[in-house]
Amino acid sequence: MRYRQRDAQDLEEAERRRHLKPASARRPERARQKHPVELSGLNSAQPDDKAWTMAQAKVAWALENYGGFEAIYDRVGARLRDELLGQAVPEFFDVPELEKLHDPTKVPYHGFYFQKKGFPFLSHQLSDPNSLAAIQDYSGVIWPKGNNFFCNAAGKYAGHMQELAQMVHMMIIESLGLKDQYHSHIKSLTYSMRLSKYNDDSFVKKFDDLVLPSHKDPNFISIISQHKIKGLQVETFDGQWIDIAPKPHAFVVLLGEAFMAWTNGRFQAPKHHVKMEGFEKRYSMVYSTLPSQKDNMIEIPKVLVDKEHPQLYKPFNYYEYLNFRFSDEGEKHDDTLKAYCGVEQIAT
Ligand SMILES: O=C(O)CCC(=O)C(=O)O
Ligand SMILES: [Fe+2]
Repeated sequence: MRYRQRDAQDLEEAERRRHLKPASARRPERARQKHPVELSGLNSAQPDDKAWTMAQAKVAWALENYGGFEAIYDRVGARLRDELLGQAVPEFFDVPELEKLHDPTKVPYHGFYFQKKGFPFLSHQLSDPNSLAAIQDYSGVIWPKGNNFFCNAAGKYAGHMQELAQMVHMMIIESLGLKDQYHSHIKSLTYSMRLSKYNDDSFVKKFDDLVLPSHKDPNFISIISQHKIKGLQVETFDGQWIDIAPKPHAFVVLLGEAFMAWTNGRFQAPKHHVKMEGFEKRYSMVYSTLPSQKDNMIEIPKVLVDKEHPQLYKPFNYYEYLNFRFSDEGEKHDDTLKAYCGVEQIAT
């Protein structure tokens, strides 16, 4: 990720304001870099070797400083990406019946599809993408005769994304010294995959080229796969918008509000948006980790709250938060999570 280096003073001030220890200062020098992090050969079942330790330090450093990073992960090869984002997803959005589907789900952002009024953005959500039966059910709604090509590509991709996502969760949890909580944490997760399309012939673009407005993702993490056409921009914590160009083996990992709350603000969710100069269609894929319906409460582990790190968020139900987050009231706030469950800090 071509992030601009923040200057040291800014960083210290931001850390001070957030009542945090400058944890990044403790990371080895080699871990402090903005290049993509190589995660291809790693395995969360063997998190003790040297390569893991180094990658873990880089991931933690990038998340502390930018709330995200680019991961190189070659288990998803160019062929699978092409099958999915170059063929299966465009074919999916070309199905005429798609327009007629109504959204049976009440939870915002979790419906069958998701739109942003006034923007040429349409996103379809595949819940539980790591179950082949769920993918087949879903594709059966779109293609009544089924679509093996779509199901196979989506299923394979979701399998690799789950491995990658669990590695990132493990690295985050390890970096907080909470390794013993990893298994219960992983058990509390569920997953989703959103297929998104930008631009259509009828849309009159706004002057500022925004095709998806600035936002933070509400989930634990998002793993974004762009396909050939650029557009994603991420805001650094000092307010610079930077381009994240698509790369053949790179995935953009962004931290969401659920992790920001769970880590008591030690990691922050970055704002991001999509801007496009041209009118060509752009397809992307976002694989997300989020609390399951059963384990829907986000509560900061007790050890992450102390005198130096006062509690920043009250425990909250993730799905109730989504209702607020996507309501007219919720959309008014710049920091919606803080408005919803932030604990007022009393100046001392
Ligand atoms: O399409 C992209 O590159 C990013 C999409 C995104 O941020 C989202 O859907 O939440
Ligand atoms: Fe997003």
